[in-house]
Parts: sequence; structure tokens; C-alpha cells
Amino acid sequence: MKITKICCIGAGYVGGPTMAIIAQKCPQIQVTVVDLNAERIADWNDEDVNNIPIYEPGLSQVVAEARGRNLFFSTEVDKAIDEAQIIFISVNTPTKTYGKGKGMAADLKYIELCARQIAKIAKDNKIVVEKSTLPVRTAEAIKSILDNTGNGVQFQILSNPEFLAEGTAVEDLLHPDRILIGGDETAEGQKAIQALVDVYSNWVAPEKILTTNVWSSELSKLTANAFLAQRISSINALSELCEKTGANINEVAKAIGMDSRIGPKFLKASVGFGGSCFQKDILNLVYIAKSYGLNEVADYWEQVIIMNDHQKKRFSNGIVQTLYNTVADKKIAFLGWAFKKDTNDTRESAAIYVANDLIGEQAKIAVYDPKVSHKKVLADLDYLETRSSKKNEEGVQSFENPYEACKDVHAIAILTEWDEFAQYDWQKIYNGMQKPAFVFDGRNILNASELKKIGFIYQGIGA
Ligand SMILES: NC(=O)c1ccc[n+]([C@@H]2O[C@H](COP(=O)([O-])OP(=O)(O)OC[C@H]3O[C@@H](n4cnc5c(N)ncnc54)[C@H](O)[C@@H]3O)[C@@H](O)[C@H]2O)c1
Ligand SMILES: O=c1ccn([C@@H]2O[C@H](COP(=O)(O)OP(=O)(O)O[C@H]3O[C@H](CO)[C@@H](O)[C@H](O)[C@H]3O)[C@@H](O)[C@H]2O)c(=O)[nH]1
Repeated sequence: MKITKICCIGAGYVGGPTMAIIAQKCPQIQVTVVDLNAERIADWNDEDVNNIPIYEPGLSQVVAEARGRNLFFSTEVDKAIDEAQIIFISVNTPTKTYGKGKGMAADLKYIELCARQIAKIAKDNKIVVEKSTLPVRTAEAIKSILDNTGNGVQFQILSNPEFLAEGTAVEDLLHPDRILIGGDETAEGQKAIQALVDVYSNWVAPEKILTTNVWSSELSKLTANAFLAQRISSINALSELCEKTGANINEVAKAIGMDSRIGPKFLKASVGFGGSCFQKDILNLVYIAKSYGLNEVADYWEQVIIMNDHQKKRFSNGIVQTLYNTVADKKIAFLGWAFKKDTNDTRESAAIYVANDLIGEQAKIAVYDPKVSHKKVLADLDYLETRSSKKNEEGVQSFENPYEACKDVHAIAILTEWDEFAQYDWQKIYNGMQKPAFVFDGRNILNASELKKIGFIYQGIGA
């Protein structure tokens, strides 16, 4: 089957970058990304390509190259569905906040809406691709909706989970470790798989494209995230033991990472992992295990989340304790608000929880993040519903300049590992601070001995 038109429902952190790369690498295919959020689409179409809604290194250049040529952003969902041969579903699948499975299960209402819309509009056979991260066996539900509410046309459902990490999305999409495609074992299923393999083959080597059955593909995505997050919780658990014993977590991580069976990646101790995926996907895995009565399996994976919550709490408690057990009316600068460097995404960022704790202790927070607006900082705090918006506004200020943010503060906390933080003139920052001047490095990115030489009281993670 020759693919000439692709549509993607959902112009978010996955849909936008993924489709931009497909369009860049497949100029013969017209790629249309649609979304119900008109403001988001308008931002993707902003004349100034630097104003696209998602910050990712290298992304604006890719969009500049393909947009208007074979890459389009639109709110005309029905038209795009009608015209496409392959429809990617890349909508959000957050943790449910209501009803059965509240706080654990994935909320699939947006997925179901997409399936119903596709069924209503499609007048010829379509390949529907699950790009969103979904519970294992979701394809069954999508198929049932499509087959029972459709116009009698044939649908093939593929699972093609996305493994990009934010901050490195373009690089990850250009050079993926693997592309995973799950489909039906029938002849039609295999034909659909081949059509999608052909799209990726425009830039991905054949040995990196793995095809499986649908259920393995769906479950592999949750499993990959669970394994990655588990490594962080494992190293963070040991960071607490290091602090008690005189061992240094950076040295321990290096020593174990040199064992080729363990490997060096994802062993960076931190204030705790954030982002829209790890917590949501592990909770989802836990819920699935529980729903099959596999309580030990559920408990095993839930511990990764428990450890992460503990790590965030430990960080804010440590600040209060060190500042003589009170931070009331003390000003604390936060360097970083995003959940990791090189992204403007703040979903589930550790910074939100640490700030929430400290505002609860009546501290005043001064935030500097190179890519996050004050509006976003306030919205993140309000989302927790701990206190009124007015009280949050009184508790947090944002600054465009890091030196301004750090002026007159009692302490500085590093919440995100932005490279620029290590390059600052720390003597200048020290001179402008209250004394004693404390630094709590939640990312272990600063030069501890240099800071101590200047006069700072420095506390990292796990040393
Ligand atoms: N963010 C990541 O790094 C990442 C990586 C891999 C996988 N994922 C998964 O990909 C999926 C999308 O994540 P995201 O971060 O891009 O989410 P997002 O919230 O940034 O984007 C989702 C978009 O879908 C739109 N949408 C929702 N329902 C719609 C509908 N019925 N019709 C049209 N548009 C609709 C929303 O308006 C939103 O713009 C999730 O399942 C997530 O778990 C995310
Ligand atoms: O050694 C490490 C590595 C990461 N982190 C933190 O872990 C979180 C997640 O980081 P990362 O995994 O790099 O970013 P995400 O964009 O959340 O990507 C994860 O989640 C995506 C969504 O499912 C997957 O596609 C990716 O493969 C998976 O890495 C961030 O807060 C990081 O700061 C650490 O604390 N220590």
C-alpha cells in the first residue's frame, strides 16, 4: 500500500515532534496534525517558528523546513481523518481523577472520543495507530468501537508506542533505539504493519524496527517506563543511605554503572523524577496488575512511586531542617521549574511539590527557569489545590534573571539540571545573599568544593 496521507490526532509533546520528523523525512507524504485546542494549533502555525508551543532543541528548524510543504497543523479534525490512510492517535492519557481507578488507572476518555470520531467519519479502510501510551488490551476496545459504530469499512489497529524523552525529542526521533510496531497476526494485520514499517524505513534502519503482536507492544511501553523509573528510585534509595554512611552516591553510581550488565545510564540521583509519563504509566501498570488480582506484582512496582514521593519530601524537609527548623518568611530561590532540562514541560515536576511544601511552611519562593513562565508556575501550584490562588501568588514570584532571583535569599535550591546553572558567577550570587548562604543541589550539578571555598553551605543529594 502506498501511503500518501497521514493524520495525527493530538498536537502535543508527542504528536507535534513525531509528525514533524515524519514530514521532514518523508516529503512524499502529506502529514496533518489536528487538535481540538485552537490556541495550540495557532501556536504551531505562528509565523515566527520560535513561538511554537513546545520547546525542544532543534524542533523549530525541523518545523520551519516542513511546515506548509507537507506538514500542516489544523483544527479540522474530520477533514484530516477523512483524507488519511493512516491515523495516529496521540492524545493525552492522564491518570484518572474520578470514579473507578481514580488516582491509578489511565483515563481513556480522549482515546474513546477519537475512536468514535474516526468511526463516524471514515468512508474507506484505515489503519489506526495507537501512538499514545495505553493499558495493555486497549486495542481491543478501540476495535470494538470502530467495528460497531463505523460505516462498515475495515480498520486495522496497530500499536506503535513512542519512546522519545523530552529535551532530546528530535535526536531520539531521528536516531531511535528501536521502533516498535504491534499488529494483528492476520494477513491484513501484517499488511498494515508493513505499511507503517515502510514509513519509518525512510530513515530508520531495518534492524531497528521491531514488530510484535499488539499486546506485547502495548505492554512493552509501560514496562520500559517502569524499568527506567525503577533505576532512578533505586539510586535515590541508595542516596539516602549514602548520606548516613559517608559513601558518595556519584561514586557508587559510577562504580556500579561500569558493570556492563548494569550500565551507566539513568543512575543520576536527584530530587525525584517528574514528567508526564513515569508516575502515570507505573500507576497504570499497578492498576492493571491489581485488576488481574496480582497483588505482589502491583506492590512491587508501586514501591517505585513511593520511593519517589519520599525523595521529594526528603528534599523539602532537609531544607527546613537545615535552615534551623523554620523557613517562615525566609526567601528561597528555585533555579529550575521544568521537570528536566531542555524542555518547557513542567508536568509532575519535583519543583512543584517542593515549592508546595515550603510555601506550606510560609517560605517565599523566587523562581528562575529559562523556559517556564510565571503563569505556568502559578497554574502548577493551583492544580494541587493545597491553598487559594491568592495564597500561592503571595508565596511565589518569578524572575527573568537568575541573579535577581537569588538576591537577598537565605537559600538556593537547584530543581532542574539546566546547563547554565553551573556556569553562573557563584561569587556574585554569594555576595548578594543572606548569610549563612545555603545551596541545596537537587541535581548534583554544581561544583561543591568551589562553592564551599566561596563560603556556601552546600548540600547535594547522596553525599
Ligand atoms: N510527553 C512525552 O514525552 C511522551 C512520550 C511518549 C509517549 N507519550 C504518550 O503520548 C500521549 C500524548 O502525550 P503528550 O505529552 O503529547 O500529551 P499532550 O497533552 O501534550 O497532547 C495531547 C493533545 O491531544 C489533544 N486532544 C485530546 N483529545 C483530543 C481529541 N478528541 N481530538 C483532538 N485532539 C485532542 C489535546 O488538546 C492535546 O493538545 C500520552 O499517552 C503519553 O503518555 C508521551
Ligand atoms: O538518571 C536520571 C534520569 C532521569 N531523571 C529524571 O527522570 C525524569 C524523566 O526523565 P526522562 O526519562 O529523561 O524524560 P521523559 O520525557 O519523562 O521520558 C520518559 O518518558 C517518556 C514518556 O513515556 C518515554 O517515552 C521516555 O522513553 C522516558 O525516558 C526527569 O525528571 C529526570 O530529571 C533522574 O532523576 N535521574
